[in-house]
Amino acid sequence: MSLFVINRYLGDEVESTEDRAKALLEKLRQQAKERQSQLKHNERNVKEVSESYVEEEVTETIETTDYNEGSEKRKKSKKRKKTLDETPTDLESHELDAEPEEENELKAKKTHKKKIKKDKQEDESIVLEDHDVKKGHKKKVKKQKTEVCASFESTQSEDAKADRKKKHKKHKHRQREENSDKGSGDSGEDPVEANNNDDNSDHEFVDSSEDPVEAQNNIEENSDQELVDAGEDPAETHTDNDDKKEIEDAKMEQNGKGKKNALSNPKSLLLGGFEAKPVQKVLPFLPLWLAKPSLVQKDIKQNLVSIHDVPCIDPNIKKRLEANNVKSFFPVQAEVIPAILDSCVHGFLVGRGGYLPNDICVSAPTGSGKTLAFVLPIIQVLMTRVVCEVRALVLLPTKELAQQVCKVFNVYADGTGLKVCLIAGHKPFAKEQESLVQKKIFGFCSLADILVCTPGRLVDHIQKTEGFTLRHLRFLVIDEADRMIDTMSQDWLPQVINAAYKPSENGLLFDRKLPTIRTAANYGQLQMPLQKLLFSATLTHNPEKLQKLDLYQPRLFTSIYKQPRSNANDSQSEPATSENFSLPKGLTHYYIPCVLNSKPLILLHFLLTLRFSRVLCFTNSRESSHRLFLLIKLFGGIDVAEFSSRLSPGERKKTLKEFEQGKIKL
Ligand SMILES: Nc1ncnc2c1ncn2[C@@H]1O[C@H](COP(=O)(O)OP(=O)(O)OP(=O)(O)O)[C@@H](O)[C@H]1O
Repeated sequence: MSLFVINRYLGDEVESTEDRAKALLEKLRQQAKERQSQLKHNERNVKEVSESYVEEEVTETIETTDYNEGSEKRKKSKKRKKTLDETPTDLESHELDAEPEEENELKAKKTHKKKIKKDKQEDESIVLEDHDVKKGHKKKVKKQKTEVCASFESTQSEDAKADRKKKHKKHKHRQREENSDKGSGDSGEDPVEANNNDDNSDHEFVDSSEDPVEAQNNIEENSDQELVDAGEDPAETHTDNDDKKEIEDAKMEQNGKGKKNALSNPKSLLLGGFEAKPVQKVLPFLPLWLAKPSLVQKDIKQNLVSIHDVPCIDPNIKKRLEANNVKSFFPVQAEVIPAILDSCVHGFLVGRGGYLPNDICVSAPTGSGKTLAFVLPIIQVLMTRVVCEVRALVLLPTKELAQQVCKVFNVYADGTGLKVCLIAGHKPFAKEQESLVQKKIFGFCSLADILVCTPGRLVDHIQKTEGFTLRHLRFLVIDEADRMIDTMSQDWLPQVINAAYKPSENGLLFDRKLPTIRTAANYGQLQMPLQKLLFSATLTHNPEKLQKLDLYQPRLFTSIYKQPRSNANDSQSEPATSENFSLPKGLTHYYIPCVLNSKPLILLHFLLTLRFSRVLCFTNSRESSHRLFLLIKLFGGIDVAEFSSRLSPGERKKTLKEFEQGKIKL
């Protein structure tokens, strides 16, 4: 059955192809016919042009017949003359016959004489006319011969020009007919004048040039221009356009000369002629707090400050520091910890002297000890609190960083009674809710003093966790601030700020209001301030980005600045450090430019030859990290593990542990 269907189908297909072939053949035949007819048409045109010679001869014969007609006229006039000569004899005989009517006869004689005079004048004019007509015709014949010669040459080269010649001929014929009409004197004009008109028409045609060949060229040019306008001959448009350009250039030159003349002429006023002035370079303008920061020493090892030398550190904190083998502060810690504590002199409920504390920004390289710089003052300030409320919120971009910071908080909060809570999606949402708030008879109470979280998870809790509040928030820490600013499009900051300044349902006395301009009216209203603390390895100096953070009178601590070069040796010792970035001491930076394809091989080469014990290799995406992991695992012969969001939190934890233990080298 299926075979039958296929056969039928094939048969139809064959028929259809035959039909198509026939149709194609017919088409081709039609096209060939059309081409033949076109060729015939062209040949006819050529014939017509060649026949034009014959036509010219015919016109000449016609013109000679005209001349013959003129001679006939002359004969007629002669006859008339003869009759006139004969008439006086008749009159004389009439006088003899009728003498009494003498007066009437005299009048008749006079009128006859007048008629004779008129006829004579007419005869003379006819003779002159014949002479002029002869001259005019000779000129015409000459012109036509030259024109036709030119047209014949051009028709051999181009068919398009033949059409133009046709038009030209028609025009000529029309003129000739008009002239012949005029020459015949049907309109009753003076024949001499008519002849003059004929000459004028020739002049018009020749366009005031005496040479008829030139006139022909002029006509051709004009007709070419018409064709160009109609878009018939694109090849010729090019030359015409070039001519136009030349004309325009010439005009421009003329205008330029005109302008120069105008400028040279002190009397002439040139409007809009402004003198070119050098544009002043616009220098970037930074706000004062960015332009003049508090400088922090870069060198960690040489600028250590003993923990006992830093004022206002709580003895309990010092003990904990010593217990963790920290005997001195790094430069950043020595500068920033006192600054944060200073803003909390009167406790965390009110700012110093009732004023709002400055927000603090810290820009120091990786490993400079930034974490302790905010952990220690926060714990010291909050350790005296009575009621457990969320008073410190630390935001980090990733779960791992949040876990790391939470770990440090737990170390130094131990024994103070402060509760530290991690909200980073490491636990199910419900479990996180349980660790945040507890429902009691009088309402919800907080289970955390310090919250370490990622922004996404925090926003979820602000929106969904009942009883979770940030109304008592005193410190908002934004670690890895640069990366956090990049995630500002998620609008986590406005949600945190709204939650912090949300009025209580009971209308409490200590409800906070967003900071505004200080006035006498609002001066007395004491309220707990919300202080922002920003930490970053490379804090942006882009005011537009920093504007998003809505900082209040910020203070910047930075170890990233341009050091004055005392001598040539100093300049040689730190060539790799750029003006915007600084590396911590002991860290060496290598830069290897290479082809993209050879990157994994070069990495493997360094791993094998330099024999590093533990290596962290960062890639720009989880896909490329997976690719690199597979490549090194297969060909490298190194203990390697993948660490990215492709893996579950449990797997990642296990990998980190193995890395710490030295089981994984890369
Ligand atoms: N005063 C100190 N004395 C000894 N070790 C310290 C001191 N402060 C910090 N450290 C140790 O230095 C290491 C780096 O510190 P930390 O993680 O705070 O640096 P960081 O500037 O926060 O780095 P990153 O920018 O990567 O977060 C940590 O292992 C920390 O325990």
